[in-house]
Amino acid sequence: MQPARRVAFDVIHAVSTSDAYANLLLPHRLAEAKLSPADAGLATELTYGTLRRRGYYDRVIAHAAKRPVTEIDDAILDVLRLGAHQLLSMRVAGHAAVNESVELARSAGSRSAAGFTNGVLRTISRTEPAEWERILLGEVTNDTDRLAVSTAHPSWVVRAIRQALDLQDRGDELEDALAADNLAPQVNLIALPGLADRPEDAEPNRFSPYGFRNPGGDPVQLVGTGGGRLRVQDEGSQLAALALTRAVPVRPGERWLDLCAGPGGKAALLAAEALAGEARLDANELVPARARLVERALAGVPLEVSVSTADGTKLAAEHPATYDRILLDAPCTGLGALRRRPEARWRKTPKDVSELTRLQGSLLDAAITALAPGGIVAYVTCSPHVGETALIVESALRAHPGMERLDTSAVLDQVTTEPLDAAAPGGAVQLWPHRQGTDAMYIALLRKPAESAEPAVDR
Ligand SMILES: C[S@@+](CC[C@H](N)C(=O)[O-])C[C@H]1O[C@@H](n2cnc3c(N)ncnc32)[C@H](O)[C@@H]1O
Repeated sequence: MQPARRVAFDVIHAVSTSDAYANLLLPHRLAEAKLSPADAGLATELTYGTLRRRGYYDRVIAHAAKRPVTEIDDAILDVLRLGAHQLLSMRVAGHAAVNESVELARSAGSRSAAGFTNGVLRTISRTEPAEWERILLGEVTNDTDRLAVSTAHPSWVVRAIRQALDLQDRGDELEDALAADNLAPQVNLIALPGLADRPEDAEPNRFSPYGFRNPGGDPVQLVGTGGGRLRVQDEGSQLAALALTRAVPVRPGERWLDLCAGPGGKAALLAAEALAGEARLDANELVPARARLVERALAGVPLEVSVSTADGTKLAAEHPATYDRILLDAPCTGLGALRRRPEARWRKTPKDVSELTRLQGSLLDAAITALAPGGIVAYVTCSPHVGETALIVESALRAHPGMERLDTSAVLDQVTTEPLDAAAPGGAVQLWPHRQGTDAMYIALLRKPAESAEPAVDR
């Protein structure tokens, strides 16, 4: 059996059965298997492609197997998904895809499982991919479900993205936004301001003055030679940190807090900016292992940063009216980074949204309490879900009536090399993969009144 298919199957199966994350597990498995670069590329395409379009393949498999996928053994279902991806999206020769899948089924299951796999995949291969799509689309009755099928998203995610785009009057971009989730992002880097320069052959980012791509070279090698000052970072994340540090001029001695800092990408940029402006930075991260990643991320910046491991909802109340700037990069569903986390769309549920929104609301409340008079908080998510973005901010403003919204879009217009054209209601910014090529980050800047005696209103 081709080693690339074996690796892909192992990762896909670990994702379905033990909650593994493909973007973390796959690099380990590729290294263990010592695959050639070509085979590693193939294993990546097989893994990511199968996981992204899993819901679509499940519909096809249910047709071909004439039974719901819930009645198929877990391991055999994963073999079928991997086979369906090769037949429907990669145009691998039918006999190769079927034969290798039968081998996998034999090693993962039994003789009867191999026969079943053979039958189902042969049925799938006898119908053209475009015809399969026509069959599945013939079963749906509304536009949301049509897009859910054609772009391989759960319907609730399609509705969430539609709502977020509608808020920006961009509802007609829904199909483009969903299609962008299915394209692999290019690796993007940052040269920390004041500490490193972009390499000469780098391709500068469109918007971030410190961001670049390294089309010719190996980004991992480049990062290894950069002493912690050249880092992999999405352009949207760079802009989120810069929105906070550039919102108003920095006064020496300001106190800054990164409330949810792990794994530390934005903390490193904040630290470089704090160093340049003679500000002090504290970082906090609930999960100790992730706090250690923050310490590692900060290693390239010659600034002393204390890294704590408190629950951010409590830490902020212990330091009332203390910080001049707070970054709240909140834990979220990650619906704005689906192109990086291929399994995420099928794993997340609307229940996750309601649990996270409670936490996001408490963290923003706490951050506002911890702001010094005149201080600024940047509320950031890598999700465009309105429940995690605009509604959290509105609720915080109702609870803290003195807080003022800043025009985040105008702040970033002073930072970016090209206009972002990303204004969202209430002065916020909503970025999109299909528009800016970044993750779909939401960024809202809020300022506390200069002389605030304002008590928080109970919610
Ligand atoms: C979106 S990530 C932050 C990403 C980070 N700013 C970066 O750029 O690398 C959110 C982080 O919040 C942490 N977190 C979750 N609940 C928290 C809490 N109650 N207090 C502090 N941190 C929390 C998560 O462990 C996660 O590392």
